[in-house]
Amino acid sequence: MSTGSIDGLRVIENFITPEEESELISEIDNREWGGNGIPPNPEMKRRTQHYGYEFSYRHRNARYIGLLPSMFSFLLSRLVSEGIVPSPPDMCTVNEYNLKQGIMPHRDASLFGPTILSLSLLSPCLMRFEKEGEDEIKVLLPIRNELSFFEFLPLAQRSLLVMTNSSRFDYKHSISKDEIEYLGDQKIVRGRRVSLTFRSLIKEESKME
Ligand SMILES: O=C(O)CCC(=O)C(=O)O
Ligand SMILES: [Fe+2]
Repeated sequence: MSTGSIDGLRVIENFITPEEESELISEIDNREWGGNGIPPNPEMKRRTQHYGYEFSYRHRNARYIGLLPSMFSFLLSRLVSEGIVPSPPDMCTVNEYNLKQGIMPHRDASLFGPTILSLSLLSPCLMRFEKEGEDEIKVLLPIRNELSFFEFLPLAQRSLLVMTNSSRFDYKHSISKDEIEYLGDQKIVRGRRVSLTFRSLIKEESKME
């Protein structure tokens, strides 16, 4: 497990086995992808799948679409049995990043609960964290030992990112479009990456049944 200096942020490596990863990918690739011209987020360049609740990035709201499918059951049990969350998340967003695709700096919407989880499949990447409204404050990068506005966290293939507390509420996170990135001596080469972001909805009024 690796933790940076940001409160509430950690990565659990090898959260799933290579066999479980292959099984998840084949199940996901057998299902319909949205995004890239297809509702509920036709404006998005990357492809997505929504389970539990369908989230509109433009309208910042969620619509119930059913229970999470059984392909995620073993993950939900593991998240609870390992004490990562007290109860199973009720939604999952699958994001696909092909080469030259990333995600802009953002904080996850406040209608999602206090813990955001993201499982990285097929490829590693670097996630960048920046504190909102504190552009002037530089942080000391633990690995590079240099001052930067940003902190970077490597997300290994098959690792689980856990964002709570300050990392979830005070920081924006993003992923670059770069095919090759460096963190100190570590070279991170990106291939097709699929991530499973598990969250729970908290605000009843945001649920449009
Ligand atoms: O791809 C990831 O790991 C992160 C996705 C993300 O930040 C989001 O969907 O809000
Ligand atoms: Fe996010």
